[in-house]
Amino acid sequence: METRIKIALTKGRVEEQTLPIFTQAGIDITAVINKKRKLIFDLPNDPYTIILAKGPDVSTYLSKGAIDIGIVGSDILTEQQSQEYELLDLGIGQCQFVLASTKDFDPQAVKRKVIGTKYPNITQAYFSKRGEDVEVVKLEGSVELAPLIGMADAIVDITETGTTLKENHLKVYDYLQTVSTRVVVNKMALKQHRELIFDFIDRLAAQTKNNKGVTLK
Ligand SMILES: Nc1ncnc2c1ncn2[C@@H]1O[C@H](COP(=O)(O)OP(=O)(O)OP(=O)(O)O)[C@@H](O)[C@H]1O
Ligand SMILES: O=P(O)(O)OC[C@H]1O[C@H](OP(=O)(O)OP(=O)(O)O)[C@H](O)[C@@H]1O
Repeated sequence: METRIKIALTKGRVEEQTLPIFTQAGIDITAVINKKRKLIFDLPNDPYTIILAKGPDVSTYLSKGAIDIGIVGSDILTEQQSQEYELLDLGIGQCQFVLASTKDFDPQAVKRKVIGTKYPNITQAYFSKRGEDVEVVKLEGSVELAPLIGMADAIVDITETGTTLKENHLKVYDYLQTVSTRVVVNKMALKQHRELIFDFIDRLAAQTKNNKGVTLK
């Protein structure tokens, strides 16, 4: 039976920006582009199976060894404290983590701040580093609502163009870290399918701006 590597691709923004890179790399992903509700695709001309999943699940599948390669944002890898090998930064899905709130927010005035976020671990780590004890409230989306409806003093979220913050009259109070899309490999899979995996990484790396993969020791 033909050996295939299982590549989980994060649905949504990451998928939209990654598929053109696949095409440029000569990988036929017509079936993925024309998908309806299908989630798994055995590509016709390459030994790759593409699996479409939500970002946090891509990271979970990777850590459980259910897939060989994950294409996922560094926001999720950091949040989930992923231990897998990051082989390539695709240079897409670029955004930044910020601390934001309403314009009248005074960081010194609130004793124990309530912070709304989709990223509780990153938020806790940020405030711990500053020696500040905060209450972190986990939200699932539209995080910008939290300070507007009086549910949180501030938020930790990602921003790209700044449009969402601006349209909701929120201001950036600090920059935490930058985010981009990474290609991550399960350690066991790398032992089993080293050649196939490095060939795949090289094909993508040749199309990315910085044009280099990460060399393993
Ligand atoms: N505004 C943004 N600009 C650039 N990249 C972003 C932005 N928001 C998220 N990302 C990156 O894209 C990944 C997936 O984001 P996307 O918005 O497609 O999914 P999501 O946040 O889970 O939304 P949904 O729940 O609507 O699917 C994030 O993990 C992050 O790495
Ligand atoms: O700076 P901008 O370009 O406006 O992008 C920032 C927005 O994008 C993300 O939300 P997303 O669209 O993923 O929706 P969500 O709120 O449901 O997570 C993020 O959480 C911000 O809300």
